[in-house]
Amino acid sequence: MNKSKAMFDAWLMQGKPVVAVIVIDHKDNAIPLANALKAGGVRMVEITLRTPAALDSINALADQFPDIIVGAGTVVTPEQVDQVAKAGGRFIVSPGFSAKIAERAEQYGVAYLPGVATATEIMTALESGYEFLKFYPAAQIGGVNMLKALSGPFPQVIFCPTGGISEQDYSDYLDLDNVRCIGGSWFAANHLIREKNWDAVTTLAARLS
Ligand SMILES: O=C(O)C(=O)C[C@H](O)[C@H](O)COP(=O)(O)O
Repeated sequence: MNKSKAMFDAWLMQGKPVVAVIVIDHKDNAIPLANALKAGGVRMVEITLRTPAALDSINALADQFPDIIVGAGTVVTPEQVDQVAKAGGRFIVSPGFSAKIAERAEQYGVAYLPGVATATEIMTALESGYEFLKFYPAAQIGGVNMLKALSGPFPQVIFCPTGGISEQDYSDYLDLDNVRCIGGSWFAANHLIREKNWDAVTTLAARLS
């Protein structure tokens, strides 16, 4: 068993059971965004490596927000783990599971949240010692009913469902015994960041239970 689950557990105890999934176009938006999320009680921020501004944004938050836990999403190669660790990211999230990424993350002491969508993928992640898993893309692969079904054969697995979750249904996920947190983008949507609508980010984040 690796330390990732314990690390995420400790971080999630510091704030709401949510991970803000961010697509950021300009690093200058990282600081006001983090302030807005913090004001709304969100502490875990996953900046997806989908834009060139992602690594600089991770670096800025790691430097200036000791009480924000910043990590990277969309990590699909071990080389990206090197970049994230160098930028000061404390966790990485993948859409799927990769033993090579897991190994690299363990070398750096960076927590890893791998994605799974099927029973076989869950078994592969378990074989590498990962019991806290991203359930992705949650809405599209069966949502709450699928998570209930998976609790039978995998009682030890705890999930962070992500993908297609909204303000209307996030609490249905959080009500499940095998869900620790949810990942979502609606409260820090790319258009809100582009419009610099920080008040909206704080208002939407503050509404999360
Ligand atoms: O590419 C990755 O590794 C990701 O992190 C994917 C994100 O988790 C989802 O794109 C978030 O989905 P929405 O909440 O529907 O916006």
